[in-house]
This record gives sequence, C-alpha cells and structure tokens, in this order.
Amino acid sequence: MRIRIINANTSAAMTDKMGVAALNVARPGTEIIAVNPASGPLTIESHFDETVAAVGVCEEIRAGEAAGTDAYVIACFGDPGLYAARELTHAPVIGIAEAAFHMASLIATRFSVVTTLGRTAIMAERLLHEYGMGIRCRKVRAAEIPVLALEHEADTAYRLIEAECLRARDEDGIGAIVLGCGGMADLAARLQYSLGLPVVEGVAAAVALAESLVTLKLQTSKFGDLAAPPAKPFTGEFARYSR
Ligand SMILES: O=C(O)C[C@H]1NC(=O)NC1=O
Repeated sequence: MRIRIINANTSAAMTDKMGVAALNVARPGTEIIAVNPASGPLTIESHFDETVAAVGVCEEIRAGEAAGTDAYVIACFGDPGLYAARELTHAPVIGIAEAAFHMASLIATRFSVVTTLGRTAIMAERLLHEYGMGIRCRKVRAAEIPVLALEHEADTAYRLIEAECLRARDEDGIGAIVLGCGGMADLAARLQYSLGLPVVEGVAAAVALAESLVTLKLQTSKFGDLAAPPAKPFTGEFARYSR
C-alpha cells in the first residue's frame, strides 16, 4: 500500500524527519511518500497559519489522488484541513492529533499532551473536545518553544520538552503522554526511555491506523458531510477548483 505523509508546514527538514518516523513503523510493503506543500507557512503556530496551510494540504491530497494513494496522514498537530481533505478522497485521511489521542486512550485511562507554544496548547484543547476526547486528557502543556526550535535548537528544545513531560508524569495523574507536534516525531523513543511511561507520537500512530483501515478496506464515507464538495465556479487564484 502507498501512504502519503503530508507535513502541513513547508519545512523540508521536518518533512524528512516525519518520513523517517513513518518508515520506522510502516509494515513491509507499505510505501511512504513524505511531502509538504510548495506554498504556505514555514511553521504552524496560529489559527491563521492553519487556515493558510489547509489549502496546501488539500493541494497535496489532489496530487496524491493523481498519483494513486491508499491513505493520507496530515502530519501537523492541529490536523489542519482534515475534513476538507476527507471530502477530496475515498482514501482514509488521518490527522496526527486525532490518531495520537485515540492510541493514548487505548493504553491509558488518562493522558496529557505536551506541545510547543501556549497558544497552540489552547488549539489542542479545542481539538480534544471536537474529537470527544476531552475527558481522557488531564492537561495540555506547552514547553514554550517555537516550532523551529525543534530544528535549530534541538538540544535546548529536547530539554524543555523532557522537563514538561516529567512534570506531566509527576503531577497530572496520567498513564501516557502525547507529543503535541509533528516536529517531535524523532523524540518519542528517547523520551519514553527517560520518562518510563508510554509516549505516543502522532505520525507513527497515524501510520499504524492508516494501515489498519486500508487492511480492513474501510474508506472515508461519502454519505453526509464528507461527500465530494458540490461543483461550482471558483474565481481568482482558486479558479482551478472550478467544476
Ligand atoms: O507545534 C505545533 O504547535 C503543532 C504544529 N505546528 C507545526 O508546524 N507542526 C505541528 O505539528
């Protein structure tokens, strides 16, 4: 099977990191294609960034449809464009936040999330409730690092993330931790060893779920709000979407 990992930001280094994380867990015979939009925010740290990035996510879905894709992963913890992406394909589309929340809930009664910035922690809290997972999450914590620090100040970023994870483990009454950024895709094993409790990373979780859905022949439903968008004219730079 072929799975397209869509890093919603435009950091090629982060895309490569996510591709490695996906390959590390993919079954033999699963082809991983890791991509990011050509246009969009270098990192995603706000509602505005997410809104702009969602267009690029949908462009990558359109490209995946042309190339033949069995499942998609939206590798950004805000799951930007998730529902629009699901409208554009019959293939499963898995957001790394939704995947991580569900995987964590299967191995622990309660979990906490550790993400980058306080403002994106609030966005993750909204997602938890949107996905019906609010009751399972004790706290969404922020290491207070910009996303790019994961690339340019990796050692400092790791120490801050690890310290916040330790506080979550010791204060929140949890059984697992969810890493709240696709850019943390390479940190799960090291943190799990350091913390001594399960650390769930969204790219790996999403790949495992995507493979399961393809194996079960379960595709995105076209009954209801995930049916293909109604055909209509689009104007200006989006004229290419006219049908
Ligand atoms: O770190 C975050 O707040 C989440 C999100 N931002 C981004 O550029 N990739 C992410 O996974």
